[in-house]
Amino acid sequence: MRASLIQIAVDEGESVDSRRRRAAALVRQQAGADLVVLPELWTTGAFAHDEFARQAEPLEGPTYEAMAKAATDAGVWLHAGSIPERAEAEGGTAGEGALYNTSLVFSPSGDLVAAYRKIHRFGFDRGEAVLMGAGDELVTVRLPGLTTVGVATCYDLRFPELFRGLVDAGAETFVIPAGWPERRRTHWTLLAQARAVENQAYVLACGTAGTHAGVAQAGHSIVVDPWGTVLAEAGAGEEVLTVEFEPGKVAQTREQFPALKDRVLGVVAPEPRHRS
Ligand SMILES: NC(=O)CCC(=O)C(=O)O
Repeated sequence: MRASLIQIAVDEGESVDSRRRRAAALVRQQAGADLVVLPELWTTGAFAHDEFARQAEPLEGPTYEAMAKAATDAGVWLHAGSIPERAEAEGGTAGEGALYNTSLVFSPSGDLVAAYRKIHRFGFDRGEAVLMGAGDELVTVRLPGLTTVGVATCYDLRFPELFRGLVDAGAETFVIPAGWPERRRTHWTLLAQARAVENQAYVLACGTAGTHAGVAQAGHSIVVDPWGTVLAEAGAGEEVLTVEFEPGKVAQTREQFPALKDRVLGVVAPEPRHRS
């Protein structure tokens, strides 16, 4: 299976329309790949909080249109990264008009096969954490003859229970668009490897390059195999990271080193003991 991760640069000097056209052209150039991945919130930048509401779009808005066409033209499965979605009707935890950080996945014929609203919002009591609603559904996508993808977004990478849920739902390959800052790059690499090793799954994590809202992005998109080996890693700048991998290695690893079968579920903490 061949995947191309488009680590696009998000810089303030470029308009959203221009970046959307560039992203579509980059997707088209990946014809021949099986799966193409774009990063988190690449229209605005993950830290451009003031832009979220301004650039928010309905699920089937301009980014959807451009990406559906690009997937069709290239004939690839496309994880188009995420958009600031403005909910049109009721849905999610925050209701109509709310914003979500929503990932879109298209088939090679341009059909939207999955939308994932990011569950863990970053910022503690600021930024995305207060501006966007939280998703509440795990999403997996079967790519027939290739692999089953489990979808997560950026900060989700810090929450291993989400990935276990995706494994239970059949995921073999995690696809993680991100807008991860340079100053926590060591966490990014470590967490990508940890999620791969503990779940015996491939990790395809696609970040952004450039600097927006004063936050230098890490880049360093990374592909890790189910044994934790880094198959490919990008540099800091805009780059397309292309990698060939063997999806069958997931079942093989889980069979040869069956640690997932040793999970003990339902362990609870004991009541605290009080001495009188
Ligand atoms: N966009 C994000 O979710 C950023 C996450 C991050 O910076 C971190 O987990 O560290």
